[in-house]
Amino acid sequence: MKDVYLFSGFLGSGKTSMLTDVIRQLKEKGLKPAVIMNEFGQLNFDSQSVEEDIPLKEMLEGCICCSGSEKTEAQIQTLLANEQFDVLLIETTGAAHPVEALDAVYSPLFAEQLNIKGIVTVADSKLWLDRDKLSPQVKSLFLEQIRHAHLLLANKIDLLTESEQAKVVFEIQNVNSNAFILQTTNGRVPLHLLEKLHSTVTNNKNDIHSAKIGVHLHLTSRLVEFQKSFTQDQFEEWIRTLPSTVYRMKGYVPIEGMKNPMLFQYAYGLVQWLPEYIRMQPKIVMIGENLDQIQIFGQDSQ
Ligand SMILES: Nc1nc2c(ncn2[C@@H]2O[C@H](COP(=O)(O)OP(=O)(O)OP(=O)(O)O)[C@@H](O)[C@H]2O)c(=O)[nH]1
Repeated sequence: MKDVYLFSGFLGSGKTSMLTDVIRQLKEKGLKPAVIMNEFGQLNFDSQSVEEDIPLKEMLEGCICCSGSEKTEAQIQTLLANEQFDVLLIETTGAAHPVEALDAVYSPLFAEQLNIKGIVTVADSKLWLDRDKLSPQVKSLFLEQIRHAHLLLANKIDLLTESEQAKVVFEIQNVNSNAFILQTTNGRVPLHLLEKLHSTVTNNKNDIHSAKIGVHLHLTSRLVEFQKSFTQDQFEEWIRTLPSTVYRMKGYVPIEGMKNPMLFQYAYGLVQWLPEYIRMQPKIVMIGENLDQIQIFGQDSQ
């Protein structure tokens, strides 16, 4: 049997960071992972963080739950038929309900081959403190992702004071008293904590159907292409003008004086820039609500 872990957590909470670190630990232990990644948006940005020797299936513009559990089923079948691996890691989009995503991996086709260990949810601790600023649907999804986890990571703890850290753990534990909570930075979770999970989910299949929230979020994604370069300051100034309903941005931005577009990440007001050694297309994907009304920096209004 191959162990299967589902990585859940809202947009930008640290799932890909956790995934790359878990892959590293599995490899160190001599285990071979396979990965299924689901991106909400048109850029396969995160898959670039998975090394080439790892079997990878991606689903773009997907939400593992709504765009079809059949697709996930097909991806798992292809992996099982064509690849040698020991552990399957599935990163859901930040817009997926974890239990619906879990439902998608249950199939009589491979029930004998997969040992579904559980849902690991990465919660952005800073977002937790600001959760009342989220729209009701998004807040509800954020809570559901926490509520249904078998293991919880209170991530980005480096951005909080000690008293805030204690408050987050206490409050999150109140939402889900069954899961073990680990305070993390960059989603670093020791492998033995994942391995300790007891495949509890297989016993609760009936709960899974009743737990569906049935609310569909009005999240959209928008692909933005840049024709000219900016300074980092100009770009960040534009970001500060964006409404709080822009939850996530990632991609490559052309910056004056830099040979290649820079790797750019944004989650809840926090910006991260990294130089990129390969010439990537100057494009970012934005994820949020009411994105069509946003004026893109450097582009004339239409
Ligand atoms: N300060 C801080 N930043 C973090 C931490 N973990 C992740 N980040 C940053 O947060 C951003 C999003 O991290 P990802 O790992 O890509 O998050 P994700 O959940 O995979 O994002 P989506 O796939 O868009 O849902 C990146 O810029 C990370 O470098 C952390 O513990 N502390």
